[in-house]
Amino acid sequence: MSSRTENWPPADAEPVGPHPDAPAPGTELSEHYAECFGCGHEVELGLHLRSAVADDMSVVSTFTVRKDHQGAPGLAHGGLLACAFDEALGSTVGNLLRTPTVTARLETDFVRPVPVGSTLHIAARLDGRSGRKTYVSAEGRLDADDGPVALRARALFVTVGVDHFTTHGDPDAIEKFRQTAEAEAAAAEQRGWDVNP
Ligand SMILES: CCCCC/C=C\C/C=C\C/C=C\C/C=C\CCCC(=O)SCCNC(=O)CCNC(=O)[C@H](O)C(C)(C)COP(=O)(O)OP(=O)(O)OC[C@H]1O[C@@H](n2cnc3c(N)ncnc32)[C@H](O)[C@@H]1OP(=O)(O)O
Repeated sequence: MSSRTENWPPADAEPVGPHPDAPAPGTELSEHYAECFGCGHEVELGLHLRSAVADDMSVVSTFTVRKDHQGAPGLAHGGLLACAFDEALGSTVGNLLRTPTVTARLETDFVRPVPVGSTLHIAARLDGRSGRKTYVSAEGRLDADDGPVALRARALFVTVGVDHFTTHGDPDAIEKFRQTAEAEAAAAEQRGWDVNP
């Protein structure tokens, strides 16, 4: 996975489709954690990504670049753009496969500059799975779903047990995450689907 010329997904990956309980096309996905830098509403300077499931079961996320996200004057910082893709790709794997997962590898191609004020439209799809490894990729287009491509990214996510978070994370933060997940589960049930994997 170190080069664009390498096969993607790797030969041992099998095609993967959404979990039977995955959210249906058209579903707007909630933030997965209020304090998440990528999607959480409590992080004032965060990216505030919003995601929804498209008709073809890709996940489309939007990220509007603000002044707080600059690297070069007037342009988005590359690391923050990679962060937006991490979030969009992780949301795709977590929501479509209904599994706790973490980024093991993230590769980003920066194709064109992303100005402050523009909105990236990131379309992500599952590419394959091999055991705990899920391969996923995305394209980010400027200001519209069919705008010019500004970035491409692909990533390997590895499914983990809940113990990954309880062992390495902060107990208070995990409790807050659990409460958010419970509230979301209740809301999702009302919308007609269940978030429990
Ligand atoms: C709490 C309950 C949650 C319930 C959730 C349910 C639904 C969720 C719904 C929605 C979620 C929505 C959104 C999520 C959004 C954003 C997410 C942001 C994600 C992040 O921002 S997350 C932070 C950054 N992330 C890390 O903090 C990971 C640090 N890391 C580790 O914790 C370990 O490193 C780990 C766990 C990755 C692996 O460790 P491990 O010991 O479990 O397994 P191991 O090492 O054996 O790897 C297994 C196989 O992956 C291959 N492999 C591993 N790494 C590789 C690499 N780099 N390149 C190529 N291959 C690699 C190995 O080669 C082997 O392959 P093979 O099986 O073929 O041998």
